[in-house]
Amino acid sequence: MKKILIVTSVEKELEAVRLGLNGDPRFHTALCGVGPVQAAIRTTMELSEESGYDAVLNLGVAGGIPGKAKIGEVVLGSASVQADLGFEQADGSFERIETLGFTVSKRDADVALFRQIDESLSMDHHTGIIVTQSMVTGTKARLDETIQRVPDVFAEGMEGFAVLSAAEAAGLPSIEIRAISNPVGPRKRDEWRLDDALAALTTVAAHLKEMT
Ligand SMILES: O=C(O)c1cccc(C(=O)CC[C@H]2O[C@@H](n3cnc4c(=O)[nH]cnc43)[C@H](O)[C@@H]2O)c1
Repeated sequence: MKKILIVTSVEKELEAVRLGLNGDPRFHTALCGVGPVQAAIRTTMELSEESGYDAVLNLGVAGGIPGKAKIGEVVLGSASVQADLGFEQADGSFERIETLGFTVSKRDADVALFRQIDESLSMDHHTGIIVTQSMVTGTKARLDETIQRVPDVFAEGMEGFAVLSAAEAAGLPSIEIRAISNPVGPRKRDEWRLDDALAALTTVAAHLKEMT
């Protein structure tokens, strides 16, 4: 791969990634903003303004599902799922958007890209589903809802599905990689460990340089 776009939601994530990449010219970095709408628009704009990309990566910090991914750990996304894209039935149950046939709420990571990065990441990491939500989970009830909707979920972010959708529209392989900054569940802002997650992101980026 000669030209890879890495997008992150905020500046501090971008700085952490750039530190690890150490100027490797194959990687181009850009901000996509916070939340799925910003991320879809800004990734699409980047891909239309600059040509020649071979792949798109969404890197960032994320909430870890308790018992699956702890603070400072890394999750390589096998798929990114917009967990709140669907409709609620009168009995309170949730149906994914696919039921109506309008669109999809799950994007699988590109198989070849997943394999290549999985091999390059010579550090402990999880592989599994990362959900995208428009709202950071703040209650145990919402965490339980997410696990019920997506039983194999490992982490929660706010941009992955949008970035993978923009890449799909451009015909490019893509994947999401997240470092855990906080547990998903009852909101306790003082339990967020952004520095641990940002350090893990730097390590991830350093390993990405081993991609061929
Ligand atoms: O304030 C700081 O120093 C700082 C440094 C790095 C990142 C941030 C963010 O606020 C990142 C926002 C970004 O994080 C993702 N995220 C993190 N935890 C969760 C979560 O539990 N549920 C959903 N998203 C989460 C998300 O992708 C945001 O875009 C601040």
